[in-house]
Amino acid sequence: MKIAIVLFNLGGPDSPEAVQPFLRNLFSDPAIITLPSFFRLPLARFISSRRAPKAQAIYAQIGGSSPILGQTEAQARALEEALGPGHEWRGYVCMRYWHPMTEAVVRSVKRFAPDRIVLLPLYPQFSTTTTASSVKAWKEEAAKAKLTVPTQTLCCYPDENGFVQASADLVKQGLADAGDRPVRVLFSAHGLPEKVIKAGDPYQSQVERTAKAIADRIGGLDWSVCYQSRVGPLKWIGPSTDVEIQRAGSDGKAVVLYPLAFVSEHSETLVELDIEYRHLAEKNGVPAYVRVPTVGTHPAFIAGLADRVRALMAEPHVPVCHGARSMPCSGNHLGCPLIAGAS
Ligand SMILES: C=CC1=C(C)c2cc3[nH]c(cc4nc(cc5[nH]c(cc1n2)c(C)c5CCC(=O)O)C(CCC(=O)O)=C4C)c(C)c3C=C
Ligand SMILES: [Fe+2]
Ligand SMILES: [Fe+2]
Repeated sequence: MKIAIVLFNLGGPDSPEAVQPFLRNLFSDPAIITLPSFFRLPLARFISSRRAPKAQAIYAQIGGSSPILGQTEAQARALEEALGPGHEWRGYVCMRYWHPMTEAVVRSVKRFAPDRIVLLPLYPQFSTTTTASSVKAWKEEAAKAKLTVPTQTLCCYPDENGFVQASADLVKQGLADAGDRPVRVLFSAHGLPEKVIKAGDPYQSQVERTAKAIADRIGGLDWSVCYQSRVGPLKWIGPSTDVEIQRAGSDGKAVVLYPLAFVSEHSETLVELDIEYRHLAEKNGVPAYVRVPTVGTHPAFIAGLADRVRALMAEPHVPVCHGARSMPCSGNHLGCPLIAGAS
């Protein structure tokens, strides 16, 4: 069988000139700004032009562009390799706000003429702002292009064994790098406006599940969960990563920080965590600050994704929920209420 695996991620600008249109695409998404298009689209134009200089300065610190596409391509190739013989697997990277974007990827997948399609979010924890937004865009473009191939979707995998193992390996290396001193592990996730969680988004509870699974796998840790990357005037979920770094400083603890909701490197790891928060840690007397890398193509992570893809292919009609415990899931991810909520 020919099987297309579509790997969803957010995308990032590939040049300084791309920053503003990338931001405009992001703020035009009704999953990000929940207003009717009459208000949302002019607002997106306004916010993106106001934020562009600040965002360009962020990207300038990593050479003017985001490395997220190259990293996601490497994950697609590693996954094809891990899936091995038996079927003709082909991985397609599909970004939400910068190229390659949904319409073009739907066309490429159609040319491949697969027998089945698997939609695979590179977001371990489900959110309406990320996974559901990508799935909705896919369904719309696939319908327009009359791509009617049977399609299955993985909603989420917050405590998938390979993901947890890869994360635990990397955090253990971080602990070794911090040396022989009292340490607190900060599990830092991208934040969300509080109102998104209040509306039923399971992201925060899934982030907490990931953190607990990693902490349990390692054992004996002093750890806490915190949230980074806040933008805009709304109240976001907390505690914020900067406050937790300052608290570690006043407790005399070294910090080992693991970004548990990102699976690749980009501006929010390479600039926010590696430059801005390292500086904050130094200023607040944190004895050592170690930023743990994201899972990337760690073999255990890729093997875990391959297991999930194979499970979907082998048991297409058997209910298997891949993680949505805070919202009941029918398990057949075509009928998963988390995904259904996206259409
Ligand atoms: C778990 C992952 C992510 C969630 C949840 C998320 C929600 C979310 N993001 C914004 C605003 C911005 N995000 C930006 C970049 C960005 N965000 C994620 C991941 C999640 N976002 C990634 C992987 C990236 C890509 C970074 C890169 O490639 O460099 C940006 C642009 C950067 C900047 O200007 O700071 C914005 C803006 C909101 C508003 C939101 C939920 C409502
Ligand atoms: Fe974001
Ligand atoms: Fe599900």
